Amino acid sequence: MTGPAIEIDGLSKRFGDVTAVDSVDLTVESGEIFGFLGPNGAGKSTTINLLLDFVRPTSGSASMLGLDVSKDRETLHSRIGVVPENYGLYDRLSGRRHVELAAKLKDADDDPDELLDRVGLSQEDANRAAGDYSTGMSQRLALAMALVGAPDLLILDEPTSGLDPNGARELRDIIRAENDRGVTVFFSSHILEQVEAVADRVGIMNEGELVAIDSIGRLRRQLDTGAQVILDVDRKLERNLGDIPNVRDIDVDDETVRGTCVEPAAKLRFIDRVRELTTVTDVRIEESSLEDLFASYTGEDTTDSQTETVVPGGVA
Ligand SMILES: Nc1ncnc2c1ncn2[C@@H]1O[C@H](COP(=O)(O)OP(=O)(O)OP(=O)(O)O)[C@@H](O)[C@H]1O
Repeated sequence: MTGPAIEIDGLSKRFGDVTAVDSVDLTVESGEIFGFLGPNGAGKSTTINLLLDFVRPTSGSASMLGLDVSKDRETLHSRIGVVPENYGLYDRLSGRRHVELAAKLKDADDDPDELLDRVGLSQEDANRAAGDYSTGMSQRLALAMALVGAPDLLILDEPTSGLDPNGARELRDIIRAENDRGVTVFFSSHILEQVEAVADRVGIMNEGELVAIDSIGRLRRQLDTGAQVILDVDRKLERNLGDIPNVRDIDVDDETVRGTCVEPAAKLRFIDRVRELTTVTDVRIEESSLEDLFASYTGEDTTDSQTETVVPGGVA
């Protein structure tokens, strides 16, 4: 497929006084894995509901696979796969029966067992009632149902919510494998690591507005957050390092020297300067994480969800 998979043009949706989506313009190219990020209430689900024509826009328009989301709804829905935020499963029906029903609805002739296998559900799982499934198994089943009819585009609303890190990683691997088969993937999340690990590009929503859109690498560079370089040293520096171009927030203690380097060459200058004054025994470089980026765009404090990331200085 060529041409954009999703094109959103000046899309807005107001619910009474609340502007859930505010003049959003966005293009997702075919073949991309696009991460749609934002804190709770940012407008992600409303945007997805507009794309699926579940709600009508106050203004603006959107198309997917070259088809208008409202005018060509039926055709479009037969060519896309969707895992909505609150998908419902039938407790008493087996996994296989779910996929069979999805195939019937889409008039597709997929082999349910092949799809279940692709999402990592065994024959045994397929025979069990969905009411006995764990969250991870339910998410996989919902994805298998979305894969019915070999969609060109997958739209996933919070596909990893409720999963433990292992489950989320496995689901990401499945998403990546489907993308390798040529499927464009658009998925929303407020779990930043999920997106960072798999997305080619991200869009960040905040209070209805799309406040950033780019690759994670470029967003980092735009924000000028830099990388923290941590040098283990065998003795404390006796002299001041002085000014090093594009290195800031230098911090020296008995065992380490740290500095935030805002461009690649600054890392080498920093290391060279320290080596003139002492012996460097180890070097670690910590890039700013998507958490930092997210915080700077949404004004959110993400420290609770941070695990091992060092926040470089200068991030708002
Ligand atoms: N049907 C509705 N009626 C009134 N307000 C709504 C409706 N749907 C969404 N909103 C409001 O629109 C805003 C955006 O909500 P939305 O669900 O799109 O955000 P979200 O980014 O998907 O959040 P979450 O991650 O919590 O699902 C919120 O303020 C929400 O309360």
